[in-house]
Amino acid sequence: MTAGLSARLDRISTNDRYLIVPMDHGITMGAVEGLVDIESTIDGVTAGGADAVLTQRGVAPRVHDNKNGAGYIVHLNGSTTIGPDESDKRVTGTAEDAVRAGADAVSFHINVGSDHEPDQIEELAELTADAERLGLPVLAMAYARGPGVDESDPEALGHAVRLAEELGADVVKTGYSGDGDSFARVTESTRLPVVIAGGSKGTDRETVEMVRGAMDGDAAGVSMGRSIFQHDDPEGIARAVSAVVHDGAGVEEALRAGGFVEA
Ligand SMILES: CC(=O)[C@@H](O)[C@H](O)C[C@H](N)C(=O)O
Ligand SMILES: O=CC(=O)COP(=O)(O)O
Repeated sequence: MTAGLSARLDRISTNDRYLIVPMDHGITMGAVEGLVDIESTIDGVTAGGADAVLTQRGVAPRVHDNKNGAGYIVHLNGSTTIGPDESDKRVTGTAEDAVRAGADAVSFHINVGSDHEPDQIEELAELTADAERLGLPVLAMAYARGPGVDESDPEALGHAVRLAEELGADVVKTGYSGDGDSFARVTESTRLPVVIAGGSKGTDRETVEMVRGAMDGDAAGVSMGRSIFQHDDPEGIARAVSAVVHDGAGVEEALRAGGFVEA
């Protein structure tokens, strides 16, 4: 690993544990709750312990002054929920664009099992080659997603994370299989650090239990968006998730750390 790659991975993690809060959903869903005043949300989640936030590059000017020293990841493809096919993520920038926007790393979404998988394989491979030349880490968001694909099947998720490693990514995010034992089958499929997506917002307990289960299945952390940025108290829920990811807390301890149950 080059010194640059290693230094930049350190900027988006703490002791090889990752609490990333993606806020690229403005392309997908519009300015949903938590993204209208994205400046305050970024301030809250990073004050609560997020290692890095993630957006599309156009939002970069709204990120840097509000991230309390956390890392910054620029996401490089996108699609919308109102367009003809949400799986058809199109490239939104290059590794060089991301560096110009102040990125410490880049990310790219690939739907393994969708009709667009072949194009997305080529695009991710091209990005990892470009990023390698710049010493820039690549987070592959490798979902098992497509017609007839079970998005929480450990075999499909294991295939997706392995594909990310084969294509040269440095960190891989995927869906959660539902419990720690089955998620261990996903993490054993690759040597990359594996982080989970959160999906649509759950209760505080559901969020923390999901993170605890993933960590028990040897995840390296989370790339958790809506459950954190759509929360009434983004700083508190980030603090609760951080307690699990960074401090190894159990569910009750984490809920207390977030201020969600009596201390
Ligand atoms: C809306 C979804 O189903 C998510 O999985 C998104 O694809 C996540 C991603 N950050 C996005 O908004 O594109
Ligand atoms: O970029 C999107 C993610 O990494 C996951 O977002 P979610 O809202 O937690 O599914």
